[in-house]
Amino acid sequence: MDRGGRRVFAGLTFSVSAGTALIVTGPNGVGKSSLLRTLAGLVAPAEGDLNLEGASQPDMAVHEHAHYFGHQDALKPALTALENLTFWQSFSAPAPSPGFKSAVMKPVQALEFLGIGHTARLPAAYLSAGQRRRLSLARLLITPRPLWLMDEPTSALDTASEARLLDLMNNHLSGGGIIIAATHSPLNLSTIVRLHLETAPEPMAPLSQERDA
Ligand SMILES: Nc1ncnc2c1ncn2[C@@H]1O[C@H](COP(=O)(O)OP(=O)(O)OP(=O)(O)O)[C@@H](O)[C@H]1O
Repeated sequence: MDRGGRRVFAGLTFSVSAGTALIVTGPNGVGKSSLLRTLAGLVAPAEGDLNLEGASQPDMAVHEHAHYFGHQDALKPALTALENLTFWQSFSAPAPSPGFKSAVMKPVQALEFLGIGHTARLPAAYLSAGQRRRLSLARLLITPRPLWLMDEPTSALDTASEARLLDLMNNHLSGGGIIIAATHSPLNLSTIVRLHLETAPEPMAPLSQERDA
């Protein structure tokens, strides 16, 4: 994986099973966000392959089976909260997978579920940071996709919203979904494997993967 012409990491191999969250940790700048952005199809890998085994539509790229919940909220500020979600619903095609079950919500339901139903008619620009974060999160609930790529998913959320997010993440796992999350904070999820990226002298970073009991 290269950023700005520099090799950030190399030789990275990992796999994640259905119903499992891969928690990516490591110091600032080691490449956690870059890894997620690569999986999300936003950055091309310098070399290597990404595969999603068992997908019902294997011709679709990994990122087409994924939702990316990154640092930026991916909202159009002039559109209302509801218009943003309606846009995302038409923009992101469902990616059904055998063994993956997801309770899909309508945009209004997703807003209500995340406690921001009252913002439906407000331009996204008027929402607070935490409300925007929840609106961005609502995108994951309106289109079923088995892979959730989440970069510091709890940032800007209050305690209640964080608890709801963890419930959502655990529901996604129990429905056979997969989560790959970069975080500096512990996440109370049901089934976790860990990938720790370590800073190393140029040109590459070593890595380790271990499973929680
Ligand atoms: N668009 C870019 N152009 C050039 N270099 C970049 C770009 N994006 C990231 N980098 C570099 O890639 C490296 C990895 O950055 P990345 O954001 O993936 O790290 P991180 O592990 O997520 O860090 P943090 O914990 O601070 O969020 C850093 O050295 C960063 O400066």
